[in-house]
Amino acid sequence: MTDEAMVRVLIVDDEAGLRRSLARILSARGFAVEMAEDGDRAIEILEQNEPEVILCDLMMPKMGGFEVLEHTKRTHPHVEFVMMTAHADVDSAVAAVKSGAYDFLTKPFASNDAVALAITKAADHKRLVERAARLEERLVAHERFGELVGTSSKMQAVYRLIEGVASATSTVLILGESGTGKELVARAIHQHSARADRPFVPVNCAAIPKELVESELFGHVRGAFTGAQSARTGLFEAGNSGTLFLDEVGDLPLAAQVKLLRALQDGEIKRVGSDETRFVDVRVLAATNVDLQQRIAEGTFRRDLYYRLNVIPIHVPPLREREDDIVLLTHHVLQKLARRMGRAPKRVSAEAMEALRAYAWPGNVRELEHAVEHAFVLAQGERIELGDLPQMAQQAPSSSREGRDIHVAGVAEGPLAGLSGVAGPTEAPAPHVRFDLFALPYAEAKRRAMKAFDDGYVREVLSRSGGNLSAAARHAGLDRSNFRRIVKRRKTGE
Ligand SMILES: Nc1ncnc2c1ncn2[C@@H]1O[C@H](COP(=O)(O)OP(=O)(O)OP(=O)(O)O)[C@@H](O)[C@H]1O
Repeated sequence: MTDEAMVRVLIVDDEAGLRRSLARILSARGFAVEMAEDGDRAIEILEQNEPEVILCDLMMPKMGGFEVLEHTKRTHPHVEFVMMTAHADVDSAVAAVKSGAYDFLTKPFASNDAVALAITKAADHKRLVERAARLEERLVAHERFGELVGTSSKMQAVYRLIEGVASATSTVLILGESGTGKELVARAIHQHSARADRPFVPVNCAAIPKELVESELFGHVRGAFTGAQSARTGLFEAGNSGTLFLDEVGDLPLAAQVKLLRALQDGEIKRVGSDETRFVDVRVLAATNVDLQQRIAEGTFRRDLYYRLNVIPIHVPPLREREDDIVLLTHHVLQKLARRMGRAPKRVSAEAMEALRAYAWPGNVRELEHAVEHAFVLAQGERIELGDLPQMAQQAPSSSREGRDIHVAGVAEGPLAGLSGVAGPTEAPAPHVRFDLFALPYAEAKRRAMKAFDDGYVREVLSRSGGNLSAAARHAGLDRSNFRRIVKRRKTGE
C-alpha cells in the first residue's frame, strides 16, 4: 500500500450490508472510510471532505453510478473512481473506465484483498499524478528563471520581481549576502528582457585594479596613460544594446562613480583620454553585499549614484531563511556534479539531509555547493551519509541558526591537525578524519590537504564575518579579489 498518510475512501452503495462489510474490509487494512447510501449523499461528502478514491455501485435507485462518476470527474477530476458492477455487466464496466473511472470491480468480489488492491492502486495512481504535476510545476518554475533553483515563498517573491522588472529599462540594485545568487538573478532578468539575445556583460568591480576601472568600463584612447599603446573599447560599449552587470558596485572608486552616474543619467560615456562623447544603450544591473548607506556615511559611495542605482531594489534572501530550498538545491548541485565528473548521481540519507537543512549556511548557496561537493567526493557508496558532510554541517545544531556553536572542520590528523579551529563558545570538536592522507601518493595527499585547509579556513573566516566576503578578506589579510579567487578555487577544485 502507499506508505504516505491514510488513504481516504468513500463507499457509495444503497445496500447497507455491503456498505458495512466493505467498510470493515478497508478499515482493517488501514484506509480511512466514509459511507454514503446514495448519490446525493456521496456528492455532499465529496464537496465537504474530498476523498481520494470513490468506490461506487453502478446500480442505485435514485442517482446511478454513472451520474456520480460524471459529477465527480467534472467537479473533482483528480479524485479517483472505482465502479462496482455486476459480473454480467462487462459493457458498463468498460463504459465506466472510458468515462474516467480508474478501474472497476465486479460483484461478487473475488476476495477482500482484490478490493483493497484496487483501492490502493487507484490511490497510488492519484498520488503519482499529483507528484508528477508538482515536479512539473517546479521544472517550469526552474526553466522560467534560468539557473535559479528554489520554490520557497521568498524565492517566489524574487521571481515575481524578476518578471516585473525584466521588461523595464530601469536600473535594478540586487542586494543580498555573499553567495545568495545575485549574479544568477541578474542573468535571469537579462534572459527575460527584450535584450535577451544581446550581450550580458558581468563585471566584478572589486576585482579590477582601481587605476584601471575607468578604462575597463569606458575604454581608452591610444596614449591615454602609460601602457595604453592602442585604443580599447570599454565594457559599456561592449554591452551596447545589452545588459551590464556591475557586481560589487560598492567597491567602485569615487572617480568612476561620477562617470557611471553620467552614463546612467544621459547614456553618455567618454573614453579615457578623449573628449568625444559616445552614446550607449546599456541596461545596468548592479549588485552589492555591503551596506551602501554605510558607505555613503563613510564618504566612499556617492548618494546621488545610490539613488540612481536603487530605482528598483531586489533583496535576495539568505539561505537560512529558505530552508525548504535546501533539498532542491542539494539535488541540483548533485546532478551538476555527477555530470561534471562523469559519475553516477548520488542520493542523500535522511539524516544527512536533516543536517543540511539544520545548518545556518553563512556562505549561503555557494557554501552549500562546496559542502555537497565535499560529500559527493568523499561518499564511498551511492548514498551520502551524515559522516560525509563537512564537520560544520554535520554538527548543525539548530542553534547555529542563531549564530552560535559554529564549528570549522578539522582538516586531518597528524601534521595538519593544528589547523582545525572552532568559533563560538563551545569546545573544538575532535579533528575529523575523512580520508587517510598517508595512504595517498604525495602529490595527491598534498593537494587534498591544501584543499582541506582552504576549505576549513575560508569557511571559518566567512562564518566569523557573517558571510561577508569583503570583511572575510580583510580578516584574512588578503585583498578581496585574491580572497575571492581562493573561494572560487575551492569550488572548482583546482
Ligand atoms: N537559487 C540558486 N539556484 C542555483 N544555484 C544558485 C542559487 N543561488 C546561488 N547559486 C549558486 O551559488 C553560487 C553563488 O552564486 P552567485 O555568484 O550568483 O552569488 P552572489 O550573491 O553574486 O555572490 P557574491 O556576492 O559573492 O558575488 C553560484 O555557483 C551559483 O550558481
